[in-house]
Amino acid sequence: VAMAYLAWRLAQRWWPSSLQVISFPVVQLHLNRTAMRASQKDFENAVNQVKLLKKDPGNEVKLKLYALYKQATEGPCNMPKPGVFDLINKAKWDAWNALGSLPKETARQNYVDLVSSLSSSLESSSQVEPGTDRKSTGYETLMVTSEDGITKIMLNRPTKKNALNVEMYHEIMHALKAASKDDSAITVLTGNGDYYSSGNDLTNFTDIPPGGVEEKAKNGAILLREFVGCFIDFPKPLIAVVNGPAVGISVTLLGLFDAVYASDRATFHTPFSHLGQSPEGCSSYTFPKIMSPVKAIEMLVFGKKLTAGEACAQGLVTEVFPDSTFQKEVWTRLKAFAKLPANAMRISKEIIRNREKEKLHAVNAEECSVLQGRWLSDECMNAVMNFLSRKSKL
Ligand SMILES: CCCC/C=C/CC(=O)SCCNC(=O)CCNC(=O)[C@H](O)C(C)(C)COP(=O)(O)OP(=O)(O)OC[C@H]1O[C@@H](n2cnc3c(N)ncnc32)[C@H](O)[C@@H]1OP(=O)(O)O
Repeated sequence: VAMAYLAWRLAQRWWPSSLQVISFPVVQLHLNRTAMRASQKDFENAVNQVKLLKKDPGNEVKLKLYALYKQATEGPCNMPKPGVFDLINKAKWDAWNALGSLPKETARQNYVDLVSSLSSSLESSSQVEPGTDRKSTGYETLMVTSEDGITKIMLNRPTKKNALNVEMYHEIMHALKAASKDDSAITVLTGNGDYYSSGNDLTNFTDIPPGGVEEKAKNGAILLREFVGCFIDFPKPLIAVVNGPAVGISVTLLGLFDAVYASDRATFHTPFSHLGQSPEGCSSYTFPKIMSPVKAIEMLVFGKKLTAGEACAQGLVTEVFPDSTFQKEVWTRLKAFAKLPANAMRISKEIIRNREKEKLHAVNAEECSVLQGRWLSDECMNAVMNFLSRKSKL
């Protein structure tokens, strides 16, 4: 009974705002529409359009989209049926399987129709948000702007406290690679809303692939290694503007930044033991070096949450500002930095950081391998279940 309850709660968390979207208009599927045939191009446009939807269309519609997409691209469902407790994949499988032998072309047309009705009934985010420039388009989870010699990468899931979902990991890597090549002098990472970031999105654990939890853990470790590697290799000055509380991986990565400016509202929390997990982001190496082994253990093993002042005293934060003047003071300073000769800054960073790079990559690989094992542990699974079933928070 307990397992079924947890699985049910897990399912409730799938596309977590499900409970808020029940009142969305029910979208009509024109399954028999034959008058117009959607081209492959129309279909691709519709797939892109879905990514631009600003509001969550609800689980029912997302299941239909999923099923039609699979039918249109792969044909009838011939995957093995997921296990009874794998509710998320089972719901997806059921939706796809229900389409039976619907021809690919009809599925494609129905997908295009569905997206078109969604786009008119739900607000689309294709409009650029005020205060962002052209370069911010194309990201779902970030706002990326580039002006005054500064590329700003803003984590943009404020209603989820900027938790890093899989898409955000990929988008940050993409944004960092683009920033390393653009003509900006420095790059800044910050958060939208009251949090800098609440760390790894714990719902990442719920989408189990056909290969099961082992495959999930393996994929997670590969993603994490590549993600952290982008920070190790980033060639320009990389600055964190920590606008509010930071948790988990958003804290550990700070050891790889070149400057960390924090609001006095920010806190720094790495509750890995509470979550049955272990340190990542090279923090098992950088934190003891930055703050001494015993202070690092307080944070990384015992989960001590530091205030911004304490993090500054430990050397993790460069400087703390009152929240009321934080943005103004920090951005004035960053604009001045960005006027310094860009090549000189890059070369100086290189000479300071390069001799550590090989070591950092080795540490990263080891941390990911250890974490892969941790994700399969009962300790970790129970902690994630407890959060997802709303039994616990940090
Ligand atoms: C593949 C690479 C893996 C790398 C591994 C990294 C390890 C880590 O990063 S460990 C850290 C993981 N993070 C957490 O454990 C934080 C969990 N969140 C919380 O404890 C609380 O949400 C909070 C203390 C951060 C904030 O509490 P508050 O009461 O202010 O707000 P909430 O109502 O809880 O949050 C609003 C909304 O956001 C969702 N949310 C927040 N953080 C996460 C998260 N990390 N993962 C998933 N969802 C998160 C929260 O559930 C709420 O959603 P709903 O409005 O839909 O209920």
